Amino acid sequence: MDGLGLPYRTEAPGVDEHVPADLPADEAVRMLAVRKARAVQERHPEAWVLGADQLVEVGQDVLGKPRDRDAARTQLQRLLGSTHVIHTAVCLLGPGGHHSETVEDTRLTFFPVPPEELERYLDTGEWEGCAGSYRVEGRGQALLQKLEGDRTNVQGLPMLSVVRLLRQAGFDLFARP
Ligand SMILES: Nc1nc2c(ncn2[C@H]2C[C@H](O)[C@@H](COP(=O)(O)OP(=O)(O)OP(=O)(O)O)O2)c(=O)[nH]1
Repeated sequence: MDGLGLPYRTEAPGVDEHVPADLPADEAVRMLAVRKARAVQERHPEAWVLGADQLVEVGQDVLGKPRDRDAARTQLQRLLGSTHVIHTAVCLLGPGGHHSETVEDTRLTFFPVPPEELERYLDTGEWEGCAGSYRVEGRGQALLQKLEGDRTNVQGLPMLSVVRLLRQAGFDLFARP
């Protein structure tokens, strides 16, 4: 968002993030992005509000943020040597009832690496706060064999989708300051 040059503030939505356990990952992130955006919009009805949520899907498993190093190890053992999808939903709410939303999917394939290398990656601490326990812009890129889709999506906010929603809502992204 800094790169876009748009003035913005961040605000924790403070919502309950529980969703039905059997909800597919792409529907879960969509539901949470809308729930977050609506919670902030209630406090700032005249503002434009962008809500987002992200989950990792690998096979039948849906991964959120690991609670500790052991959970991060389990997540990475599931991801290494296979292909997974990062789903990020964004929801843009604005005055006059504007509501647009989308889900961006990025497919990533990781190299299979030996347990010792996995432990060294865990030592970096990049697993903290990230669904899937890796940061593709950091040392995690050494695990990455292939990426299909929007790379910014992997870093939490899919900028191709964000720019499209903002333009569709009529934002002038090169407005004179
Ligand atoms: N690779 C990478 N991922 C990031 C970065 N910042 C955030 N993410 C990822 C981590 C999470 O999977 C997702 C959401 O990040 P945050 O926890 O900052 O957002 P939010 O407060 O919406 O999370 P919440 O749903 O409330 O737990 O984006 C970053 O700098 N690098």
